[in-house]
Amino acid sequence: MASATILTTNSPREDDNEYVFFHSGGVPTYRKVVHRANSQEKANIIPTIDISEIDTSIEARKKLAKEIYHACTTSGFFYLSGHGVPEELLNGTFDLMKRFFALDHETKMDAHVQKNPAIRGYEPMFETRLDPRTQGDIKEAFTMGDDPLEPEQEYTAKTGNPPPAGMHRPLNTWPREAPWWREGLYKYYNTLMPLSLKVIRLMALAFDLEETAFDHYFKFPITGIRTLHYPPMPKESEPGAVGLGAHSDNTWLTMVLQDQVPALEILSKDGVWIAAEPKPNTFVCNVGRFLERVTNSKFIATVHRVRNMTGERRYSLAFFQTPDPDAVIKVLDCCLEPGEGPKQDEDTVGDLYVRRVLPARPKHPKSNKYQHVPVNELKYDLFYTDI
Ligand SMILES: O=C(O)CCC(=O)C(=O)O
Ligand SMILES: [Fe+2]
Repeated sequence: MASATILTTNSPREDDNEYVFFHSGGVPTYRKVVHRANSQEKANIIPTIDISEIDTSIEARKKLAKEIYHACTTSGFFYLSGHGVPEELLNGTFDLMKRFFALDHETKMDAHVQKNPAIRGYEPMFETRLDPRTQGDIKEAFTMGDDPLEPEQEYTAKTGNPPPAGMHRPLNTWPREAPWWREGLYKYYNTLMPLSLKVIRLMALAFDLEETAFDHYFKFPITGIRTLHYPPMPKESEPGAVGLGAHSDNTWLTMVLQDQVPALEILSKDGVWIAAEPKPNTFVCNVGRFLERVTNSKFIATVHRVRNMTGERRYSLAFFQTPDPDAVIKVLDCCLEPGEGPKQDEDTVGDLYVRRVLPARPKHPKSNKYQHVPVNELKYDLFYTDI
């Protein structure tokens, strides 16, 4: 089968479904897709890594690290099982999401993302539009994340410092009529946070580094939870309609909890869309572009999208783990082959992060405010200032 051609062009191909459009870094990219996968390509592309032995010995962790290395250098995706998160918490979190998204529109809109200077909160249907050829993403979502001012996150205990000067109000926004939502999401967030850091230690081991080698990136990292509700896509949807348009993640590591409704697809290196089928009691994990960057693209931030063609509602929850905003992203020495140079320049995580978030949210007043600032001059601390 012919390999996929990567075209870095800004010219939209309006009607051409032979191309997938996605954001990767700051550049909108079109890539040719192939419609028929042979069975070999579909088989085992997303391995399952069972980490139930992770706490037993360094040898056990080194073995897991090899599996991580293989997954991250091939498909960029893996299922994580044996993770120890109680099934009751996973099921309870699905119940919580169903209850939240069933609330009336006004209650949810109390926390509308457009009121929040840090671009957190509730996103109604069509708020985002990852693929400019569509009418928007057919999903609703709620996002919360790292927040030095929310007591649940124990900023001072974790860092030994007071919250950053210049922060005067929390970054997160919560609907006033639903206090159970904040309580429930924090239970999940505070469970996934240490688990994600354990997986990241395996990633350090995967490069034969000390297992703590990446810890310095994650003192009080940029993290986020995005709860997602994808209604069935209407039959009359225009061709190319999506629940979430094709993208690679603006993270180091993403861990997705998905229900039993299949809809997530990943783009193989040969340009074939492959289903990431639901597997109970697992997280679908993937490499984000910050990890891709420090590994000089040895680990792959694979493009993926969501299309719910099932006729049922789908709920999922993405946990995003990204380094500290002031961490400097520089290619690891161990990832440079003799004579090879870094594919991208050194830069600060927070600034790179905001340069992707703002352009992806053209409806947000903050994007509007900064629309005349060249994207490479955007700075992370604009999240701390008023709209
Ligand atoms: O809903 C999913 O399964 C994936 C969500 C996702 O890719 C994202 O939020 O970045
Ligand atoms: Fe994603």
